[in-house]
Amino acid sequence: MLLLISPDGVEEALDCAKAAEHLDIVDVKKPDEGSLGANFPWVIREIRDAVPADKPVSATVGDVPYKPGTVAQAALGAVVSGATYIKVGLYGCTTPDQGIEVMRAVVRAVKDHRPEALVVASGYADAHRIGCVNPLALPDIAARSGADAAMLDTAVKDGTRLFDHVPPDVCSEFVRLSHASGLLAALAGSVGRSDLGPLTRIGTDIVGVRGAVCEGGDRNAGRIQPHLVAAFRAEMDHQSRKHAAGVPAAN
Ligand SMILES: O=C[C@H](O)COP(=O)(O)O
Repeated sequence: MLLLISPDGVEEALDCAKAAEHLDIVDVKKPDEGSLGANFPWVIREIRDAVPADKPVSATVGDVPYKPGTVAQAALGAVVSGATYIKVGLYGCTTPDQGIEVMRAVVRAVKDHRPEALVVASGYADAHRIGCVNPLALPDIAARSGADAAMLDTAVKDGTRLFDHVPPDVCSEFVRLSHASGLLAALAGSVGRSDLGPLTRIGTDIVGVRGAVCEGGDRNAGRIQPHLVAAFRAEMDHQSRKHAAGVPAAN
């Protein structure tokens, strides 16, 4: 399982760089503009320059409206600025067809510029609170639009977690559907260390985290702490060893 960490700007990205050996992807976002809030192109560029070259940089394009042209242009901005994972939060899409239309436009814009970039179609575990597409529709939206990964995050950051809205057995189905379509499955949403056992067992490819590696567990007021990134990775490694050894869930 890969660890994706979301700093809110260049200073925090430098803290991520200090913990670079413990993480896999640096994800540029602007949390004060939403769960998948988009940051400025120059911030993506500065962060790309600040983190080790072997660490891919991801960028969120926003909690986007159902406006394929607008979103495609924003996605191109992210890839031109140096991101190689492009994450789109389908906040304003109320049907799978709308999600596919937006994602097809994004995939074309991104891959015309950089064919090897990975496009991530993200939905929300708490979709019922905002009226967007159902979490289990994401793998099909991603597959039918030519994206590379399906993701879930939480839209409302009020302390509720991924598993509060989409329990582990449904997340497992999300992963199964993603893999059946040849996609990576990414999961996030106030994920804590105690969630890593189930996330490992269901075969999650990427876990996205912010709050759990911020001071005081506070994704807004706290700042990313390199020692918390290291501790989070240590628990991931522990869970992965347990899983490989076939240790039952309760131990
Ligand atoms: O993509 C990952 C998100 O930034 C997760 O943030 P969170 O762990 O604070 O919910």
